[in-house]
Amino acid sequence: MTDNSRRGSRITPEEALAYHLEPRPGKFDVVPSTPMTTQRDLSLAYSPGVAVPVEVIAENPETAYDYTTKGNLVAVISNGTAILGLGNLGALASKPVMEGKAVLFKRFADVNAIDIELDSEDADEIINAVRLMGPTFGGINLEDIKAPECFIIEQRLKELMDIPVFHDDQHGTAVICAAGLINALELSGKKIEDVKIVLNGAGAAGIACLELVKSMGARHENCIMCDTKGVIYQGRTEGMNQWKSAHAVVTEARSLEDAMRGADVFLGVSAKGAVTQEMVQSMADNPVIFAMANPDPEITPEDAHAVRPDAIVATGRSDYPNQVNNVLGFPYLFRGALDIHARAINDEMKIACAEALAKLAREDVPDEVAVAYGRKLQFGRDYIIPTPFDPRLIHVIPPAVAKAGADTGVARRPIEDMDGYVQSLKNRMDPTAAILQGIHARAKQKQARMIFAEGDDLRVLRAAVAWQRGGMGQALVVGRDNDVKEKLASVGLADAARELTVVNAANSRHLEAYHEYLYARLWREGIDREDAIKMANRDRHVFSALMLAHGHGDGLVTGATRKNAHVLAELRKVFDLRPQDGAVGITGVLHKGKIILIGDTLVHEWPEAEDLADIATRGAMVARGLGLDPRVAFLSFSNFGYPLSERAIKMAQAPKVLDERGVDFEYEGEMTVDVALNPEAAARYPFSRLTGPANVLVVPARHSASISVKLLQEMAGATVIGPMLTGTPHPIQICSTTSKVNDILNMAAIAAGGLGVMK
Ligand SMILES: NC(=O)C1=CN([C@@H]2O[C@H](COP(=O)(O)OP(=O)(O)OC[C@H]3O[C@@H](n4cnc5c(N)ncnc54)[C@H](OP(=O)(O)O)[C@@H]3O)[C@@H](O)[C@H]2O)C=CC1
Ligand SMILES: CC(=O)C(=O)O
Ligand SMILES: [Mg+2]
Repeated sequence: MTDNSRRGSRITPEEALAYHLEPRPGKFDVVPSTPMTTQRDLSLAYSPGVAVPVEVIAENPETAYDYTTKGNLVAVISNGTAILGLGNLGALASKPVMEGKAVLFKRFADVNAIDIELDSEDADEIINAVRLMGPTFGGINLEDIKAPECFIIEQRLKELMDIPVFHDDQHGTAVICAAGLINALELSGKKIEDVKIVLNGAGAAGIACLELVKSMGARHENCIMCDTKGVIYQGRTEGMNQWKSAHAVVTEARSLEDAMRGADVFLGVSAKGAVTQEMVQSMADNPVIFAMANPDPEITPEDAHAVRPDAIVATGRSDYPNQVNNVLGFPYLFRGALDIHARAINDEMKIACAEALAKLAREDVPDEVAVAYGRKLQFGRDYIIPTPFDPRLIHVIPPAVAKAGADTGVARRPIEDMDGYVQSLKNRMDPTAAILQGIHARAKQKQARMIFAEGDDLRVLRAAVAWQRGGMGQALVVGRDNDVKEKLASVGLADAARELTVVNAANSRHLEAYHEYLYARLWREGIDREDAIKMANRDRHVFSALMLAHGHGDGLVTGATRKNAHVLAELRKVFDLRPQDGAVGITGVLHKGKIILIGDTLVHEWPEAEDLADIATRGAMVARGLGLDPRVAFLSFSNFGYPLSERAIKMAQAPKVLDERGVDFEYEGEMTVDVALNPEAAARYPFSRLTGPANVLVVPARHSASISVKLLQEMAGATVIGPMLTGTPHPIQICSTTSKVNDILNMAAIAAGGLGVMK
């Protein structure tokens, strides 16, 4: 578990286990989509109401797609006989991978998926078990079942079932491999019918990849397949089966080493380290190397490039460029197939998927994708295939798949309005993940030295480790050396202590400068030099702020151990963070695919009209920083002057202040929250200047801001980011005492991205 290559990915075994353990064991929950709160709900959802759809479905089975989850539910089924490249570790051990696939289905294509691990290696038993599950699901995704049983199981189930049965390791991999190969060959100036291909790993993935590559034009005699016994040549008897035999060729080559000499393309779906640098060196000019074994490739890109800088290299991993991994395929293939109530996923649908992926990689990459990835993505040797987080995948690939399915007659319900379908796919995905991804990618680009002020708190230390190991920049932890070491060791992160930079008053070379600075700021507030020295030495918030003020860090994150008000008071000793200095707290609330920003959640207790206008301006700035077009609503219990009250008048005055200032974003008020967010309610006020639902809500006072945010969090389970401190001269973010490791990391990323810094 601790081998070097996995250490090289900068993910430790402890982190991987903690990820799976917290906040609850495993990786997903099942959540109801209908209300279940009243007696009436109970009567509708269960007896007697449920009897109605039962009878309707019995009468007309097609309606199961309308009245049950069937149409958007996929089973991810494994027996654990070929878990990634780890081998046969059994059904139970495969569960983390299958849960992972289920989560990927949801995250990337909003497909509900559930993992099912079957404790059997007997093909007939598995076929029977899966067949019997048919009524439950809209599709079956077989996963990590080894060859050759997987071929028999899939073939038989396809014959028996009237829903798509898709072995991901075969066809998912083949589709992505084909997409990548189309583009890699174009870049290396070679034609598929001319190239010499070596494929290592004659199992589920290998056989399917070679079949698809041949169907795209590769010549049988130009393709050599290898397995653990070496080349599969005509006449070989050892370790053979009918699927391997179909690819046996007449050749003198007997080992992978022989086969690789002069080859144009290497496709690896075998095992870690199967390819040596000598083998790569012996390949033809501009070789294409897809080392797709997981979790560790046949050869690392570094090792391949060291001997062949002209190679185009791809792996199955997310931490190198060119991730050729079936995650780019199965979510979108099933999305398209489910949306036409498909009976199968056929070859035409797979090829449509491969071609759409290849084409997407050649298109101009929108800025937000490049920003999200923190590097320029332009079709070329390091970008032959779209990246998994490309938000275009969801509305580009499923329509291609759905169209191919309809054209070839497997659709029970073809898409009639393709433009409408594309639009519905665009709206389907929750932007939360994309927004957080963007924040992190922008932060990574900055490589900030992040000051983590509360190095005595384990959550903060873990966030600092994640910062450093995630390649986000340098983590500067304010704390005591021994304490940091002990705390990290207590959670199996002893190694990490050496990687963090621990800073404190005892080891700082700048202490004198800090003292003078603080004294000069506070001497007219009744603080004498000794007090200032004590504050700087003893209070980690003050010490951290002094570091930041002197440029000894690029950003500061704190507030995980003390109340916001206390932390803000300490930071004010070093920075001007009062309302009149322009500081504002903005909180992001993400829920049901929507994001709204609420302010002021931190600084202004009881804002006047001018302050409210400042809050709106900061909110708009944060919205733009998140890639949103700001639409600000000034909220009240009244709409446009009725009923009148002192607070409502202030909320009505604030837009007038903005009128005078001539700002460049949309704003309107005062209005109630439903008018701000709900287009139907807004329609009663046709004169409103907002062109759509508001995304920045300026509330009358801090208490109403806090109440709204916490209400949304507690009652609706909304994700909350912040409060983000904005309008500050340096990036500072304040978490809360209930923050988890990930929340602290998000706040550090927000600080590093400079989202709240006064421009
Ligand atoms: N990037 C991606 O998207 C995907 C990658 N993969 C990876 O492909 C690999 C194989 O998976 P899968 O096809 O499902 O597994 P299978 O068990 O079905 O097949 C494994 C095949 O690899 C061969 N093999 C194993 N070790 C070596 C070696 N050192 N040299 C040559 N051949 C070897 C086996 O040979 P023999 O027949 O002699 O036993 C067998 O033919 C795994 O590493 C997996 O992670 C799989 C799916 C998707
Ligand atoms: C990616 C995948 O499915 C595998 O490695 O098995
Ligand atoms: Mg797999």
